[in-house]
Amino acid sequence: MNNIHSPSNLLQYKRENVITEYSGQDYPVKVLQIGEGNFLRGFFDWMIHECNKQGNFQGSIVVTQPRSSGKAMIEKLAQQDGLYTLLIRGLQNGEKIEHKEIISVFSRVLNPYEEWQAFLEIACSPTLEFIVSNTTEAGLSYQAYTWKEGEPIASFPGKLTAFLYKRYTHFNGDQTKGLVILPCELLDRNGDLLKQYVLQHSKDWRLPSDFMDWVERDNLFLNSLVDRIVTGYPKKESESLFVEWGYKDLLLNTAEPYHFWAIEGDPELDQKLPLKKSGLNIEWVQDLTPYQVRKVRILNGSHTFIAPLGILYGIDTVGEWMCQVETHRFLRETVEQEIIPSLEFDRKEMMNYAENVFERFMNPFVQHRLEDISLNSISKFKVRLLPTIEAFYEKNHGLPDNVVRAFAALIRFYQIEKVKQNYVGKRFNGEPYFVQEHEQTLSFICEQWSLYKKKELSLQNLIEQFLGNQLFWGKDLNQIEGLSSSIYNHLKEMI
Ligand SMILES: NC(=O)c1ccc[n+]([C@@H]2O[C@H](COP(=O)([O-])OP(=O)(O)OC[C@H]3O[C@@H](n4cnc5c(N)ncnc54)[C@H](O)[C@@H]3O)[C@@H](O)[C@H]2O)c1
Ligand SMILES: O=P(O)(O)OC[C@@H](O)[C@@H](O)[C@H](O)[C@H](O)CO
Repeated sequence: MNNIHSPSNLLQYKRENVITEYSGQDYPVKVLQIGEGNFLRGFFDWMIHECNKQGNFQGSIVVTQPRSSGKAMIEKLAQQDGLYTLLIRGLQNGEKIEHKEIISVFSRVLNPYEEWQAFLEIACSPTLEFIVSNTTEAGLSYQAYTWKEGEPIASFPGKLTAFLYKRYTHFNGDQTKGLVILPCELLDRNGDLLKQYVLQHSKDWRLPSDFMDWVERDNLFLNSLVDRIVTGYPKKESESLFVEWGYKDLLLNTAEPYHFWAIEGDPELDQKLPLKKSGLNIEWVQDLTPYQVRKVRILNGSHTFIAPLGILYGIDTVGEWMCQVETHRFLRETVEQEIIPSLEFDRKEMMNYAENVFERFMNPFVQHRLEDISLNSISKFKVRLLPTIEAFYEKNHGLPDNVVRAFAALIRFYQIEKVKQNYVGKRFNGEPYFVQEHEQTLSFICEQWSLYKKKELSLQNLIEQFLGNQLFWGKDLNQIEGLSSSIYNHLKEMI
């Protein structure tokens, strides 16, 4: 090891320890990765590294960034020769796990905005089999665009269309040269969505109908659901970790031990992408829906349940919420008595899943900030918690009181004022917090609260306005019997 007081860089470290550290960077390119962010590096790339180590995949990855502003990260990766450290820490079955590994799967790091032709040339590689992406929900979207030959395309689906067209023309429409495409964005039926956007661009650009047939027939766009909490660079501890390890890594990434990937596809695909064979927690499934519903309603639903409430009560992270007896109990009660009973799945299975989620939330190494989770809370409430209210009502002709309390907290959370360019709310102790949402949503809510302050709107009317906003909910929630009055009772207490 190097002098403990002056850690060297990762490359130097790697050269000096070449015998002990495994490398999969020399394998032929099998994957194009669109997205250089924390999540893919803590999830997919780690999985491929595992598969390679076991001799099951024998492929490397070309990684590219999906937007021009992502350049800094890709440059850092290039400086480190595509290497980075992943630190996996947390609890698994009650036991503490801490494992560090240098991930070596990238054979090439490419900026498509500066090396557009080189990016397209990757499409001509005969060994290429997969495309994987994570560009956030914002990146997996359709933006009409006039494609000019030779110029890089900004959007992810646009880029992918150009890439596939290059492959199609290079191999003269060879039916065996289609690719398996695995978008990891957390959107319902992400594969179907991406295919739809690629076909839309193909139509816009008047690409040959034979190409569109090739896209549909010979390429597989798989729907999938990813699950792992990846928390990125640990700013507070990085320096002490570097001293301990004897090297610095600008791309150090952290993740929990838990990982799960449900992919809607033929289990035979595991021959090509041997994730399950390599012992990873993967399911090739016929129907993704139950996995999606379970995760969104229990895991993400719990996050959305505790975010506004926690922030209002002065709690900053998921871990802090879980450490306090009362808040912990309140979440458990909600999941066990309100969320799970509103699902049409086996209760025992759901309870096991929830137990596992609680253990993940209690991971002492993960600092998951409630303010980060609270981003776009209204659209998240609609998908993650409103279905619990509706299903619970259907079954019991009553309302799930804790989730209704969280709904009241959501309205209180949006009791905000515009200060310069920011929307600011106040916790119960008077401390400020920032709210991030679509501008249109924020200005509507701000206006309602300002009318209330001027006594031009009663609290009951404010709630009715909130529940009746079609843009938020796609329907009028005042129709749910008793909802507005139950929210009123909770909200009255909170303001
Ligand atoms: N971090 C996690 O624990 C976790 C777990 C599961 C799913 N996710 C999903 O991953 C996403 C966040 O990814 P991350 O944690 O790697 O964050 P990150 O900031 O490290 O990476 C985000 C990636 O998305 C790209 N991107 C951002 N906005 C874009 C846009 N408008 N168009 C194209 N590309 C864009 C960035 O360039 C980068 O490659 C979220 O959407 C989240 O739902 C994250
Ligand atoms: O990423 P978001 O903001 O959509 O949601 C916040 C968390 O609920 C989410 O990141 C989970 O931690 C993740 O989905 C776990 O797989």
